[in-house]
Amino acid sequence: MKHGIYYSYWEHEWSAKFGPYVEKVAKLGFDVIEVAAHHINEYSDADLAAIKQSARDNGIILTAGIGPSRAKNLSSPDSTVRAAGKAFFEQTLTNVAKLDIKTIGGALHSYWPVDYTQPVDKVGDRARGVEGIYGIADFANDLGINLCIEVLNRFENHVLNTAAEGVAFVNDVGKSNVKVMLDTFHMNIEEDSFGDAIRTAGPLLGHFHTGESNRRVPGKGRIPWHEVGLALRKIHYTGVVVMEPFVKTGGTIGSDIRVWRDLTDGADEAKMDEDARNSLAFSRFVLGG
Ligand SMILES: O=C(CO)[C@@H](O)[C@H](O)[C@H](O)CO
Ligand SMILES: [Mn+2]
Repeated sequence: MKHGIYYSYWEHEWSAKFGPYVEKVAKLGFDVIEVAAHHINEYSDADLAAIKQSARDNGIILTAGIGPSRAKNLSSPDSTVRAAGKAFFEQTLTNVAKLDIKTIGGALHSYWPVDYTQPVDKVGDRARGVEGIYGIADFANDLGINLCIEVLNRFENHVLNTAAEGVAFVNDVGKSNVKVMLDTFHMNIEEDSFGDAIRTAGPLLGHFHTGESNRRVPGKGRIPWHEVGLALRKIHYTGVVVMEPFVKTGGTIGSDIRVWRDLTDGADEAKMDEDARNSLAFSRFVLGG
């Protein structure tokens, strides 16, 4: 098991440059950095080559996260939007592959966060989502990339809220590089049991996010980490565990994640780093790896 952190822990915008964080997370002892793919198409080939080299030099593996915008929604009822989504993903995956990234996770099958002022068509969105993911799966596979479909809580997305729904979706897609992704923050809201949810995903679990119930770093709250660790061991999970803490207010990240109070306890960057380092030690101890 490898351990990583989403660089957005330190940032306010998904568009923030992720290159400088490769060295930082290596120094903190992580194996992996997760970067936001939302704006990767704005990076030049030279930028991407430099980041790839920095990852090699620092012994860091990259993974990618994305919350597709409404205009790039693979499950939209509007065929023009679905086509735009497909084109966006093909360009994004092509650039993601330039960083040797093998895993991209998030609400790839939909958009994020969902606008609930509009009527919800779960059945239709799910069916179009299966088709949309099926339609980009081989393209991703040819680049060696797994598409990890994140199960989110009801307030952020309606298509997949439980591990069981995630498994059924992935089975309907039926492509070996399309996997289920779970996140302890969302599981805490939706699942009856953390252990059962992880065991339900079993061999289909392709990526795993961790965070407390208020998205502080793992170890600061009341997620049953021992149960989570036992279940990950039980299914012989050998993938990446990426902590995804969101503790800062402000910017698009603060607003998308609904961070309306400072959860850093006034931490400066050095204290933020120390919290990440301590949480990594906690995660390795309790989850393994
Ligand atoms: O858990 C979440 C959101 O609550 C994330 O994984 C998100 O979908 C993605 O990271 C956006 O970049
Ligand atoms: Mn997540």
